[in-house]
Amino acid sequence: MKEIESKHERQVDELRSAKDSIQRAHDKLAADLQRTEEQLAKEKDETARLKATISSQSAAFLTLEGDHSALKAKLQRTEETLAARETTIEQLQNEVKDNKALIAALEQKIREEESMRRRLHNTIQELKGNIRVFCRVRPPMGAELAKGKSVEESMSHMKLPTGMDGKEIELFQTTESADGSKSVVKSYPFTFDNVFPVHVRQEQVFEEISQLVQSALDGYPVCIFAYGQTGSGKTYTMEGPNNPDSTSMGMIPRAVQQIFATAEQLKEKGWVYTMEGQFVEIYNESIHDLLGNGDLSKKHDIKHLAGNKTIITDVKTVVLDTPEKMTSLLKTAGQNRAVGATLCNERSSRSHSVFTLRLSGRNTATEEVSDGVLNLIDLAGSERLAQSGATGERLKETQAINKSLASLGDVIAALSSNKDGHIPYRNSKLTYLLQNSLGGNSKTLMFVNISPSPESFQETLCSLRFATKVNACHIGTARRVAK
Ligand SMILES: Nc1ncnc2c1ncn2[C@@H]1O[C@H](COP(=O)(O)OP(=O)(O)OP(=O)(O)O)[C@@H](O)[C@H]1O
Repeated sequence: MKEIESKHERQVDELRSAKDSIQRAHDKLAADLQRTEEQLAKEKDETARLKATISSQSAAFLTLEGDHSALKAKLQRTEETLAARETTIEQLQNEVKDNKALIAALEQKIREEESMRRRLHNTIQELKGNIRVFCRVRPPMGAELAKGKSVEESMSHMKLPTGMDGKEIELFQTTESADGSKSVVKSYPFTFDNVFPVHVRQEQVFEEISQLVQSALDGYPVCIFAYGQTGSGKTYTMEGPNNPDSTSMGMIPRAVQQIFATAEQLKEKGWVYTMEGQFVEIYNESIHDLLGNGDLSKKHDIKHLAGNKTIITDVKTVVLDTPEKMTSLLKTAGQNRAVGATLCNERSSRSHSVFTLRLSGRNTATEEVSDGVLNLIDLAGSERLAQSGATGERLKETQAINKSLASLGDVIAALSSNKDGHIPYRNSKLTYLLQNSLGGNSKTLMFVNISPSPESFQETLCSLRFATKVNACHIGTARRVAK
C-alpha cells in the first residue's frame, strides 16, 4: 500500500511538475502572442501611414506631371519666340547697317550744306553792306511827356516810321510865333538801314542783328556799336535796364544766348565751339578791366599778335561755357562800373565799354577751324563840348570822348575811301583796340540812339549826321578767318 502511495505521490509530483512546465510554456506563449499582436498592430499603423503617403505622393506626382507638360509647352513657345526674335534682330541689324550708311551720307550732305549756308549767309551780309546803321529812338519818359500829350505829340519835332521796316527819320526845326503857334523852318531827312520807332521791343531789334551774331560764329570779326548822347538808350539797347528780365534784356545777353543755342545745333554738323569773354572800359584813354578786382590804377596795354589776334595785357578772360557765366560776368562788370561811378560822376556815360566775345570753332569731321570775334561796344555819350559847358576834369573827359569818337568816324571813313592807304587806328585807344575787328575783314553795325526830347534837337541832329557819314561808307569784302 505504502509502495502504491509513494508511487502515486511520485506520479502526482511528476504530473504537478508537468503541469508547471505546461503552465510556463503557456505563459510564455501567451506573452509571445501579446508581443506579436502588438507588433501586428504597429505594422498595421505603419501600413496605413505608408498607404496615405503613397496616395498623397501619387497626387503630387500627377500635379508635377501636369506642370512638366505645361513647362515643356512653354519652353517650346519660348524657343519659337526666340527664333522669331533672332530673325527680327538680324533684320534690325541689317536696317541699322543701312541706316548708318544713310546717316553718314546725310552727315556729309549736312556738312556740305553748312558750308554752302555759310557762303550764302556771307553773300547776303555783303549785299546788305559790311557797315550798317540802325537808328533807335527811345520812348519819352517822365517830364519828357508833356502834360496831357500823347507820345506822338511830345515828339512832334520828328517823323518816324510806324512799322518795323522803316528806313527814314525826319527832324523838324520849328519857330514859335507870338501867338504860340509853331511853324516848321527847316526839315532834316535821314535814311538808314533801319529806323526803329519808340515802341519796338528788344526782341525785335535783336532779330535784325542776329544775322551778324551768326557771322561771328561763322568766323568773321563783327563790331556792334551803340552811339548817341547820354541818356539816349545805348546801355538799354546793349545790356537792357538794371536787372533785366527775358523781355527787356539787351543785345549782349541775347547774342550770347543765340550763340549758345546755335553752337549746340552746330554740334550735329561736327562743330565744337569754345567761347571766351572780356569786358573793358576805356576812360580818358586808359583801359580798365570790368571783370577784374576793381583796381582802376592797373595799367593795360593793347597788343596785336600774328593771325589778326588782339589782346589786352592783364585783363581777365572768362570762359563762357554756360549761359549762367554770362549773367555773372555782366553782374561783375556792372559792379565794377558802379565802383567807378562813385569815384567819378556818371562814369558809364563818360567811358566806352567794350564787350568782346571770342568764338573758336573746330569741325571734328572736316578739321575746319573758325575764329570769330563779336565786339559789342557801348560808346561814351556823344555830347558836344560847347553844349556840355564842361571845365576841369570834365573838360578833359569830354575832349577824350570827342577825340575817340571822331577817330572812330575817321577810321571808318578811311577804310571806305582809302582802301590800301594809311588807316589812323592809333589815333585813339578805341580804334587801336578794334583794329582787327574794323576794316576789310569785318562786319560793322552802328546803332545811333536818339533821345525823343525836343530839347535834345541839336544833339540828335549831330548824332544823325555822324551816323549818316558812317552809313555812307562801304568797307571791302569780309574774309572769314577759317583754316
Ligand atoms: N527803348 C527803351 N525802352 C524803354 N526804356 C528805355 C529805352 N531806351 C532807354 N530807356 C531808358 O532810358 C534811360 C536812359 O537809357 P540808357 O541809360 O540806356 O542811356 P545811355 O545812352 O546808355 O546813357 P549813358 O550814356 O548815360 O550810359 C534808362 O532809364 C533806360 O532804362
